[in-house]
Amino acid sequence: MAPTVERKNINLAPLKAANVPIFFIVGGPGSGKGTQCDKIVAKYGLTHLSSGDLLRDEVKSGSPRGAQLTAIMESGALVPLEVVLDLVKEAMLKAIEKGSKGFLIDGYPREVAQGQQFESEIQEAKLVLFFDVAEETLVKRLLHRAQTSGRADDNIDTIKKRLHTFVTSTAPVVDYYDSKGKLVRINAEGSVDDIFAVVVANLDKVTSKI
Ligand SMILES: Nc1nc2c(ncn2[C@@H]2O[C@H](COP(=O)(O)OP(=O)(O)OP(=O)(O)O)[C@@H](O)[C@H]2O)c(=O)[nH]1
Ligand SMILES: O=c1ccn([C@@H]2O[C@H](COP(=O)(O)OP(=O)(O)O)[C@@H](O)[C@H]2O)c(=O)[nH]1
Ligand SMILES: [Mg+2]
Repeated sequence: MAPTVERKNINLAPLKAANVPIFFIVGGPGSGKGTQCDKIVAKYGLTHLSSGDLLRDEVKSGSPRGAQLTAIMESGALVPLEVVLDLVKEAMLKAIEKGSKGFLIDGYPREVAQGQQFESEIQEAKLVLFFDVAEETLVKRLLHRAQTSGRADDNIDTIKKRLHTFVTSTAPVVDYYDSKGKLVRINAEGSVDDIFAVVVANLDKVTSKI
């Protein structure tokens, strides 16, 4: 049975009142989400929140919850969605206090229920950018990244499990937002700059203000 998750009581009023645009960034492990988000931040000044980074920060903090998270992340499975949602909410509130103009939520949602819960508790996403990359390319990129990343999950066994989780849990997210007319599917096999040009063309279409 799944462990009971203690929810935090978080006051979302300032976040809802700000009503800034929110973009979800999805794609397989190593699809270049983090790389493209850095470029989007440089051009548009949005706040970049990587759900994986928030979880890794929680692990580093040495909290008891962090220890449980390590085990899940090293197995390539998904952390209970409420845990991630609370971490994302807290990070969003902090950024709003500092005057954030909008958010890139990277590596999120990982499962359809996670997206639905985010949108019902916080706000709807404006668009979902999906970086589409073949599995073979993902494995190559991650093994290359493993040489320098220091990430405990950048090893071939965990990479295979992360890919499996992506296909079974996250691929339905892509279909879900496609059916809502919010999905932007981007072939992300090319060069970083070519992919960014497609990202910019799509972001410019939805917002002239950011
Ligand atoms: N050839 C090529 N490599 C890329 C591209 N984008 C990212 N990479 C490389 O692929 C690896 C993974 O990129 P990340 O940006 O960390 O990917 P991610 O989607 O954030 O991965 P996770 O954090 O595992 O979800 C890195 O070593 C990047 O340098 C690209 O467009 N082309
Ligand atoms: O919303 C999320 C985001 C991440 N993770 C966990 O954190 C790990 C690393 O996530 P990240 O986005 O950094 O990397 P990816 O899996 O895309 O390579 C995943 O394998 C999951 O175990 C999760 O459970 N829920
Ligand atoms: Mg990343």
